[in-house]
Amino acid sequence: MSDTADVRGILAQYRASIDNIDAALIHMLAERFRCTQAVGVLKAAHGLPPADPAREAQQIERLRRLAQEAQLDPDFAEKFLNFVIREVIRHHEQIAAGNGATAPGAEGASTNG
Ligand SMILES: O=C(O)C(=O)C[C@]1(C(=O)O)C=C[C@@H](O)C=C1
Repeated sequence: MSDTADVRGILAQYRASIDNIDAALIHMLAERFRCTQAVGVLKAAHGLPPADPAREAQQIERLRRLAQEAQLDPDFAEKFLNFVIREVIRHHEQIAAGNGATAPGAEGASTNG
């Protein structure tokens, strides 16, 4: 087999793993947003604020530590968590305003937490 064919085979194997990991990430994010959807409904029903900065500070500290242990850039981990949480808070605000999706997928192409 030529060098080029070897390289293409190795690349295809890596890409198969990348595709599996990306699929797992999507499924995990979907489960997370399903859970935060319920949290948003609970918070709105009891007049709790959408954001909880103290909780976020704990999550960031924990995820930065986990990232370090896993040899992942802690700044990236923090940015990623903040990105997800900002979206969750946006959904919480929509729920509190009475415009929240009540069923997974009810927001169409958007996430549903
Ligand atoms: O734990 C909560 O209170 C949530 O609403 C969930 C969550 C999160 O996505 O992890 C989102 C918003 C809060 O500011 C903190 C955490």
